[in-house]
Amino acid sequence: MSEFWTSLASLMGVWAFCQSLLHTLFPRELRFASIKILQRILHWASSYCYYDITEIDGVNTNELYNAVQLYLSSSASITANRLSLTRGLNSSAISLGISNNDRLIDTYGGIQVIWEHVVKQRQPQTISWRPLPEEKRGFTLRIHKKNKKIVLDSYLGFIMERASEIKRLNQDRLLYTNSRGGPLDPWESVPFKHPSTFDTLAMDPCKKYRIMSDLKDFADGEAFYQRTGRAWKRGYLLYGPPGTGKSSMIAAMANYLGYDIYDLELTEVQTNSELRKLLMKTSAKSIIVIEDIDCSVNLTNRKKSNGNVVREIGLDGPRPKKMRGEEGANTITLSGLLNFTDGLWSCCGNERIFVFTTNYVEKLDPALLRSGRMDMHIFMSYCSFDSLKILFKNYLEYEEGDIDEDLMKELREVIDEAEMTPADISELLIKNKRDKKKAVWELLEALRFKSEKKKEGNVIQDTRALETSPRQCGGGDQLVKQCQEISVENII
Ligand SMILES: Nc1ncnc2c1ncn2[C@@H]1O[C@H](COP(=O)(O)OP(=O)(O)OP(=O)(O)O)[C@@H](O)[C@H]1O
Ligand SMILES: [Mg+2]
Repeated sequence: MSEFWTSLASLMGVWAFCQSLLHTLFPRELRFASIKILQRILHWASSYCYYDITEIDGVNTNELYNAVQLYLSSSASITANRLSLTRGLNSSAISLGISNNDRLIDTYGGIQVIWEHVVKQRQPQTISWRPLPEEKRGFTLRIHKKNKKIVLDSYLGFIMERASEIKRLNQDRLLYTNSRGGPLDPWESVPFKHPSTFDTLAMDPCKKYRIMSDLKDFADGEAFYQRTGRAWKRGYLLYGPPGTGKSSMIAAMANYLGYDIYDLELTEVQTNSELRKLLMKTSAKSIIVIEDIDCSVNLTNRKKSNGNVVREIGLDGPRPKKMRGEEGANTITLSGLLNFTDGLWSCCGNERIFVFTTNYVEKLDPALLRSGRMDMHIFMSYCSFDSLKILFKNYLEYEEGDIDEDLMKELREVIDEAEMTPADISELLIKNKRDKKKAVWELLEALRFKSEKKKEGNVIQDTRALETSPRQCGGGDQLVKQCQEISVENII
């Protein structure tokens, strides 16, 4: 044992001697220089190259650093064991990130890259006009030299795109209105927190499926719109009696796509140019809504003059007629509205959806409804049996099979004839939500009563309801198949 200690002591002595010799022969500067040269030789010989993305680029914040951080937050959740959690300003979502001096492997187009989050203590500052954070943060990207081109050409661009998408999705949705905005900023916004989703929306499952796939195709359709030379926008007309879920559908669309909503109050707009300015101030990935379009503007005042159709939209009764395309003071014309949805200005921003709602579709000018302006006409009908099942699930937490079969049969028999809106049925179910059985029985009574009244002719027929018989669909894959088989038409 003593031999061991003796040899260890002599080894340490040799080490101390070598160190002092090194210090005497190579001064500090020379040592650093030789380490650097050694590093360069190693880098040159290595098959990898490294990119440093520092948080602060000179005096400015490096946007790429923030983008990488956001981008990695989406893949970090799957691969890393240790994560840092943050919650951004104006966001209710918690995002994940790689911890300090940790590594993460990412794959892009079949190539593997390694990200390292490098955090060092910053040297104490002497005098600086801008205080810098105490820590010096940055990402180091390690890639194979042969993949340099693909990384520089597309990977970094892909990261920037994904990061802005994540940022948008993490932020709360906004609901804009023009009724309170000033001349400088015509839109005023509030956070949009409507809970309506396609799951809670009571409507024919086939219709719902078709609308959802149409929206998805639209949102993923950048290449298609580019290839076909069409402006990246889509129009939906929602029509049907009050309380059938038109506004709820708009909220569900916004929640589904993660878009902001611009609720355009047409009665607040004085001229076509004001309308155009409002359009220019809307952002991409948004839904521009004009609710009750038949009430906001009067589209019925038309007359033929010298063979030209003269259309005029008055806000408070008939105004002097103007030729189509002509613009007058304090009035919006139909052509102004058409230009808004379909003209050159309509494509001043990308990925926008126009939604018009009305209770009286027959009052609208055909020019407003033609394809290309309103690509899809969606009839929001009275509550059907399929819709009722969704309402039972929403309000009573009843699944299929929870209700007695005979009772369901009776409900199915009366529901179409009773013509009750989902809004009316929801109210009835909410009223009795503590006593679920009572809720169903009371609903059946109400439906029977309404259908009897209708048979007796005591209820005035609602001429607005352009009813299509509710389609009975199955669920899951069967539903998808059935819906795909329905011929493609734009009126559903
Ligand atoms: N299809 C539906 N699915 C689920 N809930 C609905 C549906 N239709 C109506 N409701 C309920 O009724 C309420 C009113 O519905 P909503 O405002 O969407 O109707 P609307 O068609 O826009 O009516 P209006 O024509 O009067 O504007 C909603 O808050 C919602 O709770
Ligand atoms: Mg509404």
